Amino acid sequence: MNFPYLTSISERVVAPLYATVPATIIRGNKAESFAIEGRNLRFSFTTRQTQDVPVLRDCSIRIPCGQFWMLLGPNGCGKSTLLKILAGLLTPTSGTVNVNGPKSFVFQNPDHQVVLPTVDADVAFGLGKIDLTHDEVRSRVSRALHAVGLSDYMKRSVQTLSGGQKQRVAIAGALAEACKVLLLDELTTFLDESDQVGVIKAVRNSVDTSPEVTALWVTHRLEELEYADGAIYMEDGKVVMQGDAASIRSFIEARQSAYINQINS
Ligand SMILES: Nc1ncnc2c1ncn2[C@@H]1O[C@H](COP(=O)(O)OP(=O)(O)OP(=O)(O)O)[C@@H](O)[C@H]1O
Repeated sequence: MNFPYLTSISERVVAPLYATVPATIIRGNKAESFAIEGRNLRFSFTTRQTQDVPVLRDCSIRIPCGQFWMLLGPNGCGKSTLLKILAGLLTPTSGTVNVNGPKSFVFQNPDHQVVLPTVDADVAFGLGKIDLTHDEVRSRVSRALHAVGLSDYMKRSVQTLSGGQKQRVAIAGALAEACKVLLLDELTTFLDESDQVGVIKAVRNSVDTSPEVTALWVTHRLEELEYADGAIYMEDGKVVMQGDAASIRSFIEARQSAYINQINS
């Protein structure tokens, strides 16, 4: 494996974002750790007429370490804004964010994720800024590609990959850099069904095989909840419910049927 780009490029699109504040809650005798905590988050966009348009209205969320959670809600309810605040890409108007460990934000468009010509070079890209031996780089790349099910693609040209495979390469890049928190913004939007399943299984496997990795996945697709440990449902800039994935799914389905009944009556 050659990594000619390791020393020549210092930034990648999928950059790890560092902010480490441990969050531990004691419940009875058991300590429960949260990888992601947002408390009383508010956020407004300012229009050209300098009017504040509220997007998040007092959102609080907690995601336990080592789990795969999803964030759902109608278009425009504020899911991506909340994710970007957790990533540190936007600053909340008020409220606090604690993310326990290095984090990485993966964007929706697969073509914005990969920057180098081959899969192994791309996954190794972010490691250029860390002082690692060639063997350590090779080992990290190999483990990360294994976690996302792309071990056989190491030498492939990224141009020959499907959208979902590119997303998986981006996730492998984050894992290779030892990111502990993956923030994933509607990755399956542009993908066909089999590619969607490939990406979601890659995230599930990354969490299952690395207990210290936590993932938060924004989606519109209720069927994806079957892969999640827990979920958060938002409406109109507020968290309406958070809990186990099956309960959230039932809650959203009930809400959708009530809405359909209402417009049919
Ligand atoms: N740069 C911006 N300037 C002004 N308003 C914005 C900006 N970005 C987002 N918004 C508005 O903020 C609200 C929330 O947007 P956001 O993208 O967070 O919602 P979302 O739930 O992720 O939506 P979707 O599911 O459609 O992607 C929307 O009303 C959107 O129009």
